[in-house]
Formats: sequence, structure tokens, C-alpha cells
Amino acid sequence: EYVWPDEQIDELERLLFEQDSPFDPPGGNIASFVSGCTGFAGGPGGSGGRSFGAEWLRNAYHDMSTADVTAGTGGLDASIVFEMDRPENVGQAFSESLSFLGAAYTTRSSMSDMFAMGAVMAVGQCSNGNIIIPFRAGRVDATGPGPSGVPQPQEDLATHTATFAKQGFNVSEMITLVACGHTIGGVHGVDFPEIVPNPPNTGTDNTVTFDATTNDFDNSVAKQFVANVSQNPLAFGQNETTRSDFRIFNADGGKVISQMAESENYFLSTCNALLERMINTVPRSVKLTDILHPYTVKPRNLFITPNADGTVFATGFIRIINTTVDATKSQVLIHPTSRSGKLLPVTTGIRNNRLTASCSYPNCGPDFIYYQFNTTISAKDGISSFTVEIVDDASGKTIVYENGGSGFPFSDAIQPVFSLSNQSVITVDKVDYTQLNITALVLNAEDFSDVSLIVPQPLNTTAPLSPWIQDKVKMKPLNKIPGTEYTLYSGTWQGKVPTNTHPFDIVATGQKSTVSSLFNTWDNVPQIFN
Ligand code: HEM
Repeated sequence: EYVWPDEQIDELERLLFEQDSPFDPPGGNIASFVSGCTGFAGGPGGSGGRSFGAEWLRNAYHDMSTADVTAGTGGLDASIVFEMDRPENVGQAFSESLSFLGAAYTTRSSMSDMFAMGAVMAVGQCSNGNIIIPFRAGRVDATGPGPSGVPQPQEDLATHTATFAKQGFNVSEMITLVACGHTIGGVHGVDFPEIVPNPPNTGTDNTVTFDATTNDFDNSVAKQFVANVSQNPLAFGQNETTRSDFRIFNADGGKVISQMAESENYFLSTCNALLERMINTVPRSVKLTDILHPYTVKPRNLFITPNADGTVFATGFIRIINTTVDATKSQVLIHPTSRSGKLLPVTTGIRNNRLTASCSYPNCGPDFIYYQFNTTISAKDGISSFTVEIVDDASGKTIVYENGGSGFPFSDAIQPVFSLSNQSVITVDKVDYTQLNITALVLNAEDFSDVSLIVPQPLNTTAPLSPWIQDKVKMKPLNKIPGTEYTLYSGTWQGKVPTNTHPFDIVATGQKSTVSSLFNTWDNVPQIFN
């Protein structure tokens, strides 16, 4: 069980398991772009005959393709974003993957982790949950292009065998991996006129799909190949030179592809295993985490607002896996602990019927229920953490979630006060700027020499992928709240429109200690429209 918070896990866990969430705008659900695995006729950036699911899978393979497992270099490292103009990377799959998956790129979710997750979601969605590739986090993004090395259809079998061997896959694995890739999507004549020369279906980028069930991650590609009734342009296309699938599927005399054709289960299980290996092929220096699983109990939006009467209002949401809690029969109790470790009065979590979350396709994870709590605490006591108790009213059984023993941290040492904060767009000399105006509560301000508002920004705004820099604004003390040890600070961060609204941090540093409130989403900051 995880201990919350965990900077390496939390954001990726949310993206992977909480795709449909009441807290995220609809566009925040990246899995929705591969929903149903169908082509996106009118979708943004898409045109008929294209499927984002197929593009995300191809994107992950091409990114991984430059791996040299003997040297321990390359692999899934997002270097593809610097390699899009190469002949081996023809087509809009890569720029579209970057724009859709890149929307989730943060200091806590590398682009390469997003590319891997895109493949997981594509295959999960397209197989209708028959393949759930386990996801590990921790991929590290390249800062420039890697060597060439993506296989191309006009190359001969010996070249392909050598290329796959360099990537760590033997001949049977090469056959499997190609069949697993070429079960969705197809060849687009607009990009490969030498393979699909005669527009067969104008208006769909002249696409010829690999098999008759292009929206299903299934073994049709193998079945049709073995039965000799395949439309796969890389197997039976008019151009013999580019029949790479034909040469590869026959590389072992047709053994593996026949096995895949005979058994859908075999097809699915070998694809699962090899695609997992594919997305976990990373430079030797990179250490991936264990397989991600959902938190049983995960807090969200823990806020503190000071009152005028020497108290603070503490509120938050608790996400609970729905098999752990019975919506009608369970009670969820929050046990807050004061700053000094004293137990404060218990408060009951309230379930809101609208606040449920889940992922988007079968088998990808559990459903969640959100409970909200709020409590008023004397500013003298303050708050440091809480535990969550789930009581089954029917049986009287109780489980306490202690987050590894110390409770879930919820500290009033430093907190943004959203009711006193805002965001807006201002125009200076005809240039638009986004302003983030944050007021924060700081306990025992005399302990700190610096209080800063930090909004990570790309180091290089014109590069397709850039590391982050910590764009820092010093916050100024406003006033001490009477009858408390809290001081309000305020700071304004400005960014040129279009602004990168990366989650922001508030950090107070002093000789004795550093306290922080990290990764706060702009969604909680009220907007002012000028
Ligand atoms: C010798 C190896 C391979 C060659 C020569 C090859 C070649 C191609 C070509 C020419 C296309 C058409 C792209 C387009 O028109 O947009 C394509 C599509 C595709 N490839 Fe491969 N491929 C190989 C291996 C793989 C592997 C190992 C995977 C993944 C496991 C994969 C996944 C895909 C997918 C999903 C598409 C469909 C893309 C779409 O519809 O937008 N390919 N491949």
C-alpha cells in the first residue's frame, strides 16, 4: 500500500485510474480520445481514416525503436519528438500523440511516461479491456534526438531481424510484436503512396486497414493472413518490396503467426507480455517503479480557510475504492490530529452521488466514491493529519486507514487560500498575460526568510519538449490574522498567453525548516473575467 503523498506516483495514478473524474474538465480525460478505438473523423487535428489509438501505439513503438539493449541506450524516452522529420517517421501520428498526450506532461509525469501510458490506454480501449498492460512509472525524457533505427517496410528480412534484435526481441518476438501492432489502424495512402497508390477510399487519407476489424485489438490480422484473405497492404500490397509483414510473418515458416491465428487467447496474452516489455524498454540508467495500482484511500483538494474568530475551516475530499465502502451501509469517519498530535473531534464524511470516478474501459481499474468532509478547528490547535475510518453499519466492522501509520498529512503550516486568490488575463501593450494571484496562509512566518510562489515553465518554449524550470515569484507578507499565528502572504505570477498552467507550489524556507504546499491545480483558483 502506498503512503500518500508520493510525488513519483500520485499524478500518474490519477491519470491512469481516474480517467472519468468529477474534478477534471472533460478534456482532462486523455483516454477519451481513444474511446471506442474508432477513427476521429471530425476530431481536433484528426481526419477520417485515422484512429488515435493506433497512432498512440505506433508512436510508442517508434519511440522505443531506437533502443540498443546491449549498449543500454535509447528506448522509450520521448526522443521521437525530436525525430519527427525523419523518413522513418512519416505521418501525423507522432505530432498528434505529442499534442494529446503532451497535455498531461508535468514535472510529475514525463512525456515518455505519457507515451507509455498512451499505448496502455490505446490497447486497453481497443481490446475492450482484454489487454491491460501493467504500467510502471519513472521514464526519463531525452533532451535531443537518438540514433535512427525504426524499421521501414522496404527493408529486407535480415535488416528487420537485426533491428529487432538490437531492440531486444528475437525472431518469434518480432513476429508477435508486429502482429500485435498491426491489428489496429492501417496504412495511409497520403503518407505511403508507394504502398497504397490508388485512392481506395478518398476522404479517409486513403487508408487501407491491416485487417477487417481495425477498431478491435484482436487476432483477425493473423487469421486473415493465414487464411490468405488479408487486405493488409504490408502483407499482400501490390508493391512487393514493401511487403514487410509478409516476410516477417513467414520468418519462422509461419509457425508463430499460425498460433496467433488459432488462438485469440494466445494472441492476447503474448501481445500483453511483449507490449509490456516494449514500453518498459528504457535506457539502463532509468529505474522504473513497481507496477502502479490505485490507492485504496486517496485525499484530494485539502483546503484550509482562516476564519475571523480564531478558528480555521478545514475541508477535503477522500476518494475510496468502491468495493471498500458500501455507499448505503458504510460510514466514513475522519479523525483529524492537531499540530501537536492531539486527537481532534471526529467528523463524518459525506457522500455526494455525483462524485464518483472510474477509468474509461473495462478492467482498467476500480470505481471510486468520493466523500467530502469539513470541520472547524481552533487556530491554536491547528491540524497536521487525519486518519480515515470506514465503519460497516450492518456488521459493525471497522477499518482504519492510517496511511502507513502516520495518517494522511494535512498541515496548516502553509496553504493557499483559494477564496482570497484569483486568476485573470490582463493586456499590457496589446500583449495578453495570464495572472495567477495567490494568497497563502503561513504559520509562524517569523521562522521563514522566503515565501515563494512557483509555477514550473518549459525552459525552452519553442522546443517540442523541454525540461521544466522553476519560475519563482517572491510572496509578500500582508498581515497577521488576529488571535492566530498565521500570516497571510500574497504573490502574483504572470505568464504570456498562451500560458502553461502547470500546477503551482508554495514554499516557505527558513534556517530551521522548509514547508510547502505542492502541485496545486489552477482549477481551484477562481477566475476573474475582465
Ligand atoms: C518491421 C516492422 C514494422 C514496419 C516496417 C512497420 C511499418 C508500418 C507502416 C508503413 C505503417 C503505416 C503508417 C501510416 O500510414 O500511418 C504502420 C502502421 C502501424 N504500425 Fe507498424 N511497422 C512495424 C512494426 C510495428 C510494431 C512492432 C508496432 C507496435 C507494436 C507497430 C504499430 C503500428 C500501428 C498501430 C500502425 C497503425 C497506425 C495508424 O493507423 O495510424 N508497427 N506500420
